[in-house]
Amino acid sequence: MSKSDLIAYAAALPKAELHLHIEGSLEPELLFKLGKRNNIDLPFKSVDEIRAAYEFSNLQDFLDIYYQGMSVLRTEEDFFDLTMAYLNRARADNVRHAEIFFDPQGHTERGVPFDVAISGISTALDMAKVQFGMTTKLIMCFLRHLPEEDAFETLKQAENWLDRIEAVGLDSSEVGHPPSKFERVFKAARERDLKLVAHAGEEGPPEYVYEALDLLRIDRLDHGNRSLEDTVLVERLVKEEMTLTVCPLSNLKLCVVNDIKNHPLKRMLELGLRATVNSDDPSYFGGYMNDNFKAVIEALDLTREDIKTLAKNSFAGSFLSDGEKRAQIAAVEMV
Ligand SMILES: Nc1ncnc2[nH]cnc12
Ligand SMILES: [Zn+2]
Repeated sequence: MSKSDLIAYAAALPKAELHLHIEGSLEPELLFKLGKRNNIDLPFKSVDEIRAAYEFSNLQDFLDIYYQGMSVLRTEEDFFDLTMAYLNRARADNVRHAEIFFDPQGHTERGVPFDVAISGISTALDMAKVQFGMTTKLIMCFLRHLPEEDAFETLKQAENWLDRIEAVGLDSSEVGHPPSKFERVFKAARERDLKLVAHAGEEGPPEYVYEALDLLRIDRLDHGNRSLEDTVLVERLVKEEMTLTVCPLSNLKLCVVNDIKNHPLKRMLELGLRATVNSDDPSYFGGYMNDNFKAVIEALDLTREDIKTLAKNSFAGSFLSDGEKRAQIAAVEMV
């Protein structure tokens, strides 16, 4: 099969997206529109100027701009518009199921109530189910650069919304903020029957992945790239069938890899890891789901079987029920 046939095959497959920050899907055009609607002064004069600022040499460079960008999100309608725009875009890439992160502390810190953010997002998720049959789950992330007490406060604010929240996650600046800092709040989330995920091994060392497994007791690992530095850890992740939500274009933009040709995705599959492909913050990193597949197909020696495995892994690693997983995986096999 030629590369272009493989790209078309990947595009046509039903897929799940398991690593997507809704605030990272804020396109410059919508950012401007919401800035105007809310009378917020922006340091950028044009969409081109914003896009030109999207050059990062590490995670923190990106996070500084990401938190600045989300300042235009103020009302329930803003969160609804943001979420609806992502869901429509994902649908065009044959994403049939999405498990979406949001960063409530990025909003409550600015005086936007928790309920405003989650109401707007939830209404859009409900509408996508009714309008085009897309299933979704919501994952509430704690910002790891903030103290654990703030995460506890966020969990408290979420109390009335627990039927809408599938899991808690851990994101933001990784190095210097190990998973162990959040052991107690993850335990509290587990006691509320929430699933658990965490970013680990994006910039942080393999020790952070061990902490996420042993102390946070995660159900799924976000990124996990640096696990490959430790063969014992890799063996464990394979044995435990841990899903890794890998984000190729994000890894390139944030210099986790120096060239997409050196991306470890193929190696992860060869090692037997349950890797998946995801877009992370598509507006900032240059692409949605199918752009990520295209980038790795062009750069790596992925076979048709590899691509099928990635799509099946995305459903197997999701928080759908066993029956829903089986149905989606059967749909992958039929393409
Ligand atoms: N890739 C990423 N890593 C850590 N925190 C994030 N927040 C949004 N995107 C992130
Ligand atoms: Zn992420």
